[in-house]
Amino acid sequence: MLVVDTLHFSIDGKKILDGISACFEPRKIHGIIGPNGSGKSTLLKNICRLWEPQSGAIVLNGKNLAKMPRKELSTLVTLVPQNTTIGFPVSVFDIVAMGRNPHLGRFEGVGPRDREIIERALWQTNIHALKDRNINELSGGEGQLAIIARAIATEAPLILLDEPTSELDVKHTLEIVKLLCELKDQGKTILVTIHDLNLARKLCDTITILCAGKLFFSGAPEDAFSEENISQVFQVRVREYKHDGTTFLDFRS
Ligand SMILES: Nc1ncnc2c1ncn2[C@@H]1O[C@H](COP(=O)(O)OP(=O)(O)OP(=O)(O)O)[C@@H](O)[C@H]1O
Repeated sequence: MLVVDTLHFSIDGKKILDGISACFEPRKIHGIIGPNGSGKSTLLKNICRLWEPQSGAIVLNGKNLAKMPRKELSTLVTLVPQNTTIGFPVSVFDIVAMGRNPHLGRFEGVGPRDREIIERALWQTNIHALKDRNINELSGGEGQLAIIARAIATEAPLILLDEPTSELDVKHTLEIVKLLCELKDQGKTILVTIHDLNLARKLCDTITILCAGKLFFSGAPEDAFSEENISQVFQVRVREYKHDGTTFLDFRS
């Protein structure tokens, strides 16, 4: 269980997260939604301690993450950032291999077990054929899969993804949706920020809505996308309709 308890985070005195509290059950896909600038990425960066909160606690399975050595933390939580750019030429294999760093000693290289895990992550993300290619020469979708493979290679039980499908075509989006469902079935807990509300409605087991740095809603997708919630948070109207057993959201201004 991941518990976020009264989290406050500011940058240069500007409040970005204002007393966020929420619980995220294990082995589920938790969607984080909200308007631009509402604090979704900041929440993920606080959970993996890329940024340190000013107050509040983040507790994973009873352990306060703030008190944990960084190396241990990296074996438990991994972030797939938004639009990763790698500023130097490096192969896809070596990028995925970086996922093993938290498990290695100071000057230790990857061993046979690490290689096995890296290979498995490459197969699972369907990019094994690209393993010797330069990461900077891949398409956006392929590159995103490589960064997800790196996250898988950490073997962390908690995976945070910041808008993993925002720049992807429909085929790559579906590939990532399938992958996230597979990871959940393998026991991972997933927190994912998503702008596509139809995708969030379909994919996620729970929805957390942020609005201007505050928690607006956290609960079941069936309750999250009510007319009242959506009009208050996004200032648009929404209508839910069902087709072939799937619920769709139709937005109007
Ligand atoms: N490095 C930074 N320095 C100063 N302010 C920042 C920084 N990063 C984010 N912010 C501010 O924090 C607020 C929340 O940003 P955040 O990126 O968390 O929002 P978001 O909900 O993920 O937005 P989006 O949907 O547009 O990605 C915004 O007002 C943003 O301008």
